[in-house]
Amino acid sequence: MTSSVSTTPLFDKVAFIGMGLIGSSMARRMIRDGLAGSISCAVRSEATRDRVLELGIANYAYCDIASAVEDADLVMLCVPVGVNETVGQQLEGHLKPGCIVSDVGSVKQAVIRDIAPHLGEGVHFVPGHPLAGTEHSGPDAGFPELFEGRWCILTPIPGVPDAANAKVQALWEACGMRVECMDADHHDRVLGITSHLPHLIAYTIVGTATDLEEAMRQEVIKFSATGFRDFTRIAASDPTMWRDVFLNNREAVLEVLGRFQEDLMALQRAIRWGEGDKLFDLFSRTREIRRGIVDAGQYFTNFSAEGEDRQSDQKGKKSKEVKTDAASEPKN
Ligand SMILES: NC(=O)c1ccc[n+]([C@@H]2O[C@H](COP(=O)([O-])OP(=O)(O)OC[C@H]3O[C@@H](n4cnc5c(N)ncnc54)[C@H](O)[C@@H]3O)[C@@H](O)[C@H]2O)c1
Ligand SMILES: O=C(O)C(=O)C[C@]1(C(=O)O)C=C[C@@H](O)C=C1
Repeated sequence: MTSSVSTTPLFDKVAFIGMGLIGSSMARRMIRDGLAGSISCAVRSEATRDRVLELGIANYAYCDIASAVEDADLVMLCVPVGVNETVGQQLEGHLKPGCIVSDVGSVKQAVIRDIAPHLGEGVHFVPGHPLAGTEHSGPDAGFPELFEGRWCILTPIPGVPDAANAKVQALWEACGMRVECMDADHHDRVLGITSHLPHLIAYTIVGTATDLEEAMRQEVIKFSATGFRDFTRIAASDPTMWRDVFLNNREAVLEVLGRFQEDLMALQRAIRWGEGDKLFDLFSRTREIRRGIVDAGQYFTNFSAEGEDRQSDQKGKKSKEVKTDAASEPKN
């Protein structure tokens, strides 16, 4: 799928709060396809502000949010969902009437709770979530094709003008995405199972495997086969982002985790009692599901059974030198 390059920008002045993987990928796409008249951003560390300007992914980089959003037509929040309340407070009183505020957060009810009360009369909030990403973070990790052929979910708020929702939808479509709308509550339950639980499982498996005694740990690393390697990619995802996701989608994750634990116990029992039919039936059913997903993926340009994470691997290699040490919560 290719998107047409815009001749008139969709938004005159765009401000990004947070220029990590998602913010910088959007900025790159908007610059590449002429979707924004100008781009400013709020970035906390001086080093990252310099880097953003050096990369040419913003025209202006500020340390404070108020300066970045002055006169903005679109403010795009691209920060971990745990800082939204603080960011909301810093937006208060600085947005012009008619400004659209949108976001990319992986959970939606908490974002609406934390941001909406801070936006004044005449400012329109359109929460969104592009279902595209990698395990890398920071401004060097972004690339303009990240969103190509993937889904974006919008969770429109009652009372917000259709025109504002439509403009954000048009932006994501111009970034190459297919857009669907749903309630924030439904979004959080769906993503709880399709995205949040898989990450929790990956973090657990890699944690368990590497908590083994030293000799065994060395072998896990040395002989890590493709299945385990796939889990390690997911388990390398940003710790701040994922801590915030779990703390802000607590109920949906706990509910699905309960179901998962029951199913895991049933499998444990089937193995213990040699119930091969049960194992075979489940594994046959899940194989069909995978095949269905791969078939559907033929509509995607960057998705194939063999090379789903090829893009993320390439970006990892390119951005190795400048990758931040996420475990220490970088102030970029
Ligand atoms: N990474 C993914 O796969 C993915 C996919 C879809 C959506 N998301 C969502 O996108 C958002 C951003 O994720 P990312 O992957 O781009 O993360 P990232 O770590 O690459 O970037 C986050 C940016 O936010 C900045 N930031 C953190 N706290 C801040 C604060 N208090 N004030 C201002 N800036 C602050 C960081 O310095 C960094 O530049 C998250 O809400 C995440 O849930 C991520
Ligand atoms: O490919 C990856 O690295 C991702 O995990 C991307 C992924 C996901 O599919 O779960 C992660 C979190 C987001 O909110 C959206 C997308």
